[in-house]
Amino acid sequence: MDIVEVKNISKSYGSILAVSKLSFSVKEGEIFGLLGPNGAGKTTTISILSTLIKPDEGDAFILSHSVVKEQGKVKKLIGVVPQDIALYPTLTVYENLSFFTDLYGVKNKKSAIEKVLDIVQLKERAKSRVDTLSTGMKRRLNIAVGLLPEPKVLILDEPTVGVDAQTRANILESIKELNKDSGITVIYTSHYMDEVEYLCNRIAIIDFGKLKALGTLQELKAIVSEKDVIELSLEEEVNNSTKEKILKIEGVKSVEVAQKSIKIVVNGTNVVLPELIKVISVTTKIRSISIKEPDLETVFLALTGRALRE
Ligand SMILES: Nc1ncnc2c1ncn2[C@@H]1O[C@H](COP(=O)(O)OP(=O)(O)OP(=O)(O)O)[C@@H](O)[C@H]1O
Repeated sequence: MDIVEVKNISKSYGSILAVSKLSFSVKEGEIFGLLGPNGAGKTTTISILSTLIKPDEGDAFILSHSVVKEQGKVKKLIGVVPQDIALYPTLTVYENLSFFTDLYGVKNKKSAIEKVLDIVQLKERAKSRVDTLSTGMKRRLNIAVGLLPEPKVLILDEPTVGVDAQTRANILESIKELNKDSGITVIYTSHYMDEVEYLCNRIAIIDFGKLKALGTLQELKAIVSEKDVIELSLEEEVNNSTKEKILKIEGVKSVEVAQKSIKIVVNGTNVVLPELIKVISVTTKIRSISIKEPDLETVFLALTGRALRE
């Protein structure tokens, strides 16, 4: 069953079209990834889903309730974990949760707080002031706040931004466990491919507010199954005219230049490589060449012509 249906939503901020005719649906119980670079429109999309802002056109439905017309009903069905940590630093963990249980009108306050503390493994820190917690703990507490009203859909906006690798792994694990144990539907936004690869049952790739592709990891990889990524490390950065020449080589699908390295999505490495070396050697020396199997980044590169990074 589709628990979330997004139908043709658009949203502009002045002249910036943040979301453009976006449609997708999320199945009950799945972890659904919204993947896109900074500014792709992820936060705008989930702000619409969580009734914080209204779309200029289109509508979205949570368990068939319109986010435009039935805000009250929608709010009871969703939990939102914002990108920024939204906690009171001078209050303790418990006091923060207590504040939000009152705000959300959560019944059985004590057991609700204990339950979420258990899920995010912060029971031992219940009496600690928030400003004494590590960033990872704050992020987990942020998730706990989102879980307090026992939502049917938990929406997480880049919950691992600015945390170290271990904390990140920990947060991802908590989300996976939560989904497995409670069957809660999760919408997870990120610009990290490895996170959505690890977590999500299905992934929507968005760029400049538009849906570029949607499917399981296997389905998305199938889009580029015939392709390879050639990565070159160079002595010097190449200029735009060299980039244009590379794009004209037969079999080259997209080129991404980042300082002294180039990533090129190609059809038929054997045919492209000699010509590629010829074109680049005119400008600079090649330090190394590697050829990668397609992954989610290849999909993104092939669809948008840009690498998926901050
Ligand atoms: N309140 C606003 N006023 C003006 N422009 C905005 C506002 N909010 C977002 N935008 C613009 O809309 C576009 C989409 O932004 P959005 O925050 O939805 O993207 P995002 O994918 O969530 O990016 P990030 O990963 O950086 O959070 C961007 O160009 C952004 O600058």
